[in-house]
Amino acid sequence: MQILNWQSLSPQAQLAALKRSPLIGDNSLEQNVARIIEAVVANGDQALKDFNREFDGVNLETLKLTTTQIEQSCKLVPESLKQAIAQAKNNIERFHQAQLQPKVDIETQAGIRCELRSEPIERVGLYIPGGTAPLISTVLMLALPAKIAGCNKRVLVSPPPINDAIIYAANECGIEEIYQVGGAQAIAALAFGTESLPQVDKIFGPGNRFVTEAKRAVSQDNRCTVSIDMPAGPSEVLIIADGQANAEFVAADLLSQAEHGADSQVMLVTDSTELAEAVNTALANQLKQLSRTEIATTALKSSRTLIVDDIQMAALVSNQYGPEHLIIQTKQPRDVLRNIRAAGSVFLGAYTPESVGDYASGTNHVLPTYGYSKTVSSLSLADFSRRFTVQELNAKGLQTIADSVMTLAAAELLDAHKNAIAIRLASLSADDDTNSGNEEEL
Ligand SMILES: NC(=O)c1ccc[n+]([C@@H]2O[C@H](COP(=O)([O-])OP(=O)(O)OC[C@H]3O[C@@H](n4cnc5c(N)ncnc54)[C@H](O)[C@@H]3O)[C@@H](O)[C@H]2O)c1
Ligand SMILES: N[C@H](CO)Cc1c[nH]c[nH+]1
Ligand SMILES: [Zn+2]
Repeated sequence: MQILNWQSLSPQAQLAALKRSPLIGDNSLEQNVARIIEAVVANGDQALKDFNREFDGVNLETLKLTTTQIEQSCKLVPESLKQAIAQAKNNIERFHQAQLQPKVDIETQAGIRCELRSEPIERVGLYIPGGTAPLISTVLMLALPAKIAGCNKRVLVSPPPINDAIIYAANECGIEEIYQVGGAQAIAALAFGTESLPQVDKIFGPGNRFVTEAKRAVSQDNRCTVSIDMPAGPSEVLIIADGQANAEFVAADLLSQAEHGADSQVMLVTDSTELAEAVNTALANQLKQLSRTEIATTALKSSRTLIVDDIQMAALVSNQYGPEHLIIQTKQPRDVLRNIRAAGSVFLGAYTPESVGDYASGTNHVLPTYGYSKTVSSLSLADFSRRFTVQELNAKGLQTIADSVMTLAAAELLDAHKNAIAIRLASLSADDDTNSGNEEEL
């Protein structure tokens, strides 16, 4: 990886050093994806079948998997993989169950009751990447919280042919509707519906740059009202490491994300030039042993090592970058954590490789990329429901805040707002003798 001395760079060069892969900023991406979306809107299932052939080389008559197909796939999954899925499922379930929030129901003042309630999103679409690697673990990351949250209709899509273990994991998580379609076309189908794919209310899941751009585009298309979880694009990792870090561990973690895609990016920020050089040597050795050498090599070309004066400076650089994953391999990682302001998921210490969060520790691996970790949260149970408020006042409660509301309404020059209070005050004072309902329990 290219080694740059952070402090010696001009402010513009520092910005350039933190830029994502040039593949992501490719001008033709938006147009290509728009073309795919329009084809799906115009031609429905036929367009999906055509794109399956064009992008995935698969000819399918039917997009939805039948119960028999699901049963057959489940039988083909080896026992050892079933057991690994079971352990990961258990941890992910536990971590997401623990996120269930108690209801908020309080009196802000006597006679004024305010509630915060939560309802599951009715129809959710779950995108499971499968272009270059079958992301079995993503099924658990999406389908488990969707089930725990209580989403009624849970539709899964993935590029064809869908890997048996993806189908098994989906079945284990209670998914009944599985469609063999991926890429931007799958996102368009979930947003607009086709003859065989149902329209959904919210689309979840990570994907390559085509998938991520399609999610952005449909969420801003006023022909439909679909929401999305977040921009969860090509994987990224930034590692903060000091001189005592194990260069082999650091290199292995960098490669674990570089192997995701040519458009992935990995960054090392360190105060040790010796470590930076040792990591480059380890990268070269480990790279040769990988099956996805070509993908990882391309990703490494737009990846960088930044040398900083000290580790606290490394935290500032990381905050500016806003990584999807942040690994801290320093002597006292929690001291560094205190200064972290932006990261999708953080991995502390030498024995917490990012792979554990990808698969089985329990945290969710669907995370914001492109620097959005500065403002967007990692996927959690709350994303699968919508929150809304309820309020109820008795007469006494209304009388207590009437003056403030009328004063504010007058200041905003909104007479009708003020009148909605005044008209009730007048009715209450007419009733005053009987004082009916004034102290009614809420
Ligand atoms: N941020 C996260 O939370 C997160 C989590 C897991 C995975 N990921 C990322 O998901 C991605 C998975 O990528 P993938 O490619 O393996 O699978 P994918 O399922 O995201 O994409 C495959 C699909 O892309 C489409 N496609 C491929 N080339 C195309 C082209 N030239 N034009 C139009 N469409 C094209 C095809 O339809 C294909 O089916 C990786 O980038 C990985 O890093 C991110
Ligand atoms: N690292 C990915 C998130 O960026 C998640 C993943 C799934 N499988 C392997 N890795
Ligand atoms: Zn990964």
